[in-house]
Amino acid sequence: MTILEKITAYKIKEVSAKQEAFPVALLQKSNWYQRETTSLARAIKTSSTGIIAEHKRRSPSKQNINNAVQVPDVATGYENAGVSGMSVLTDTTFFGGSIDDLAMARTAVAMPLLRKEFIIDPYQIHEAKAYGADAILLIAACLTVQQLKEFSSLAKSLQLDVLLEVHNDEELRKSLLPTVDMLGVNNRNLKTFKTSLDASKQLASVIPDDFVKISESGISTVSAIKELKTVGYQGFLIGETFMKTENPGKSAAQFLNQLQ
Ligand SMILES: O=C(O)c1ccccc1NCC(=O)[C@H](O)[C@H](O)COP(=O)(O)O
Repeated sequence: MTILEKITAYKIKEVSAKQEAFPVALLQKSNWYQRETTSLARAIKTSSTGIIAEHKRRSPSKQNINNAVQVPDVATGYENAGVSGMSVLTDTTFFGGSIDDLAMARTAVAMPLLRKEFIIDPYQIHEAKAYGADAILLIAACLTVQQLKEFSSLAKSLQLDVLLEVHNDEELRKSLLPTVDMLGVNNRNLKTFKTSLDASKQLASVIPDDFVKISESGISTVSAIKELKTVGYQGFLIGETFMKTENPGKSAAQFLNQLQ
């Protein structure tokens, strides 16, 4: 079983329990469900740096990244650093995050927030909106074309931007949908957990220019960003590089200073 198969199998049970405890009709009554969102895709297009900085406590490939920092401090630090948006990992079992992390970030900052989750059910999209997200992640490897169409259309109807993540050419081909705003190439091989920017470089030329191109994972240097920009990437999702430091916001600020 791959890590994605393990995670999605767990998510099916998790979402079913959540739906019973707190149905969509209740999510729809929350204040943020009616909130006017801020487009992450637009923020990236209009920025000179395009950094999406992530809140990440741990992951299947790194057991302990940072448990000491508080979400509001990380969010405020990232916003002050001038990133284009923040990604909040909301999975608890594999990443130590929580949907409440998203709400805490929303309360602390105005910049666009991406709900980083393994979405396998429309419920999680309603939940993203209710907890203050501006954008959601969909992972091509976890979903059929029909689900990609249905989930991205639902997100757009809730004013949420869609970042669709692919790992290879085959996944990319099923992802070129008009309801997708950003196409992300994940540099992490989910079998070995090794990261290589070659994944982004190889797919760059086959992603049509109508999508905002995002390179995800394993980015740790300013020179990597400069290289990825030359092949067409506009957005860069960075987690561990910032989160492994004592002060992720300060680390993001130093990174952005070198980039500008
Ligand atoms: O990070 C992992 O180990 C991981 C394992 C399995 C599925 C997803 C995983 N990561 C999610 C992400 O996409 C990253 O958190 C994100 O791209 C940032 O990556 P990094 O900058 O390398 O922390």
